[in-house]
Amino acid sequence: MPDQEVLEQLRGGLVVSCQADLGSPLRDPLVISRLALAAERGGAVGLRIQGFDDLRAVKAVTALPLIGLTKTVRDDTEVYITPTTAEAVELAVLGADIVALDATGRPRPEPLEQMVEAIHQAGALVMADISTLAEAQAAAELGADIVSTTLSGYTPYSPEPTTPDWALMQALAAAGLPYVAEGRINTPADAAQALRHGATFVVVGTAITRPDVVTRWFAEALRA
Ligand SMILES: CC(=O)N[C@H](C=O)[C@@H](O)[C@H](O)[C@H](O)COP(=O)(O)O
Repeated sequence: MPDQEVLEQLRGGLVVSCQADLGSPLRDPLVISRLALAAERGGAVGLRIQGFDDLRAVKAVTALPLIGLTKTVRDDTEVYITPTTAEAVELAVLGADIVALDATGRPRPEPLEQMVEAIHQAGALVMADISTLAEAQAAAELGADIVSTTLSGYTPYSPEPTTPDWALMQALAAAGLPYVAEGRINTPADAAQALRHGATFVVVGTAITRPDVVTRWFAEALRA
């Protein structure tokens, strides 16, 4: 079983997700590594990084703890965050301290239990990206080291809020499940609120590293 120490390093802090979507002008490992350094300079205690090339590039410039994932769109499943064991193990081999994967209840290409075991054997911890309390409980039972509210609003059966999913955070805290607050945390006040709700740490992506999306928030406000 890998050391849980990295969770202590992240406790109470901000993890910045540095990802560029398909078509984004920022989709370049060098650019992502610079975003990561900017996040570190601003006080991030960890980084969430998508894809092998970006992970390699970021690992080369920082010693911060890294959460690795892949986003792989497949024909046979809706699950796209690190859908297979091979991808998960490669992320660990490339230096991800924590591997994030889809742990929703949707049909998946490979059993979650098998993936958790393989990631642990490869020396990394498992972050289970979930959308409901039941999914969080199932992932914890299968050995996930931490769950994250990442996929709330992104499964057909979870609410589609425009805010962070405070209700899910409250339910996780009440169930005594250690969790990460992630998804639509778009202001410093929301991030602080998430910690007050009991989150172990907070992940912010879009509001910090997707300037195209943030620009759209402003541009649309001017047109409203
Ligand atoms: C649903 C999904 O695929 N989420 C992804 C997971 O890695 C990322 O696109 C998000 O940016 C990340 O979860 C952080 O959330 P936000 O960008 O809202 O701060």
